[in-house]
Amino acid sequence: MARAKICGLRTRETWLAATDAGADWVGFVFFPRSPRFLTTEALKAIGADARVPRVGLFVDPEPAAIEAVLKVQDLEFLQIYAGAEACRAMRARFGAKVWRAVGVASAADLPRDDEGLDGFLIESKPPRGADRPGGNATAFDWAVMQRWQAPAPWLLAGGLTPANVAAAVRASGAAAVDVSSGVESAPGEKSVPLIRDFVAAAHAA
Ligand SMILES: O=C(O)c1ccccc1N[C@@H]1O[C@H](COP(=O)(O)O)[C@@H](O)[C@H]1O
Repeated sequence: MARAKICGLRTRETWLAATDAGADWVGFVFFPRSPRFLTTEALKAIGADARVPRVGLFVDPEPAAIEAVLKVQDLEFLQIYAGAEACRAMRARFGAKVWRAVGVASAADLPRDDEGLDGFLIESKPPRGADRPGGNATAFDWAVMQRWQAPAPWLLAGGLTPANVAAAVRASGAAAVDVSSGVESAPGEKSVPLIRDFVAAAHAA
C-alpha cells in the first residue's frame, strides 16, 4: 500500500472527492504561474477542514506569501520549491512540517541527509522551457531510486496516473505518491473519477 496525496485541488467538490476517496493528504498550489493557482478567496470557498492533512505548495516563497495563506487556512505541511536553508527558515518561522521538492534525473540528485526537514517530494526535473518547476506531467526513471538509502520520509511525484502508479511504486519502493496532472481532464481541471481511481490504485499497490 502506498499513501496518496492529491495536489492542485481548486474546488470544494474535488476536495470532497479526494477526502471521501481516502486521500492521505490534499494539496493546494500557491504559485501564480500554475493552472492550479488558488487565490485566498478561492481557498476560503473550499473550506478544507482538518479531516485530511493539508499541504500548501510554494515556489521560492517570501514569508509574507505563506503568512497570507495561513491567515485564512491552517496547513499541516508546506511543500516548498527552494533550497534547504530557505526551507529550514520557513519551518522555523511557521511551525508547519516542511517537505522540500527535489528534481531528480539520476541517483546523484537524491538527498543524502535529512537537511533538518520533515521529508522530500521527489519528482522529475522540469522539461526544458517549462515555466514551472513541477506539475508538468513528466516522469523520470524510477529505477534510479533502487539503491537509495532515504534519509527522511519522501513522496514520489511526476507524471503519475491511475494506470502507472502501481508500477511506479514497485520500481521506486515509494511508500507515498503524489499526483496532480494525472487526475485532470485538462490543466487545472480535476476529474472526480480519476481522483478515486488514483487513490484506489495507490492504496492497492
Ligand atoms: O501543479 C503545479 O502547477 C505545480 C507548480 C509548481 C510546482 C509544482 C507543481 N506541482 C507539483 O508537481 C508534482 C508533480 O505533478 P504532476 O503529477 O506531474 O502534475 C506534484 O507534487 C504537484 O503537486
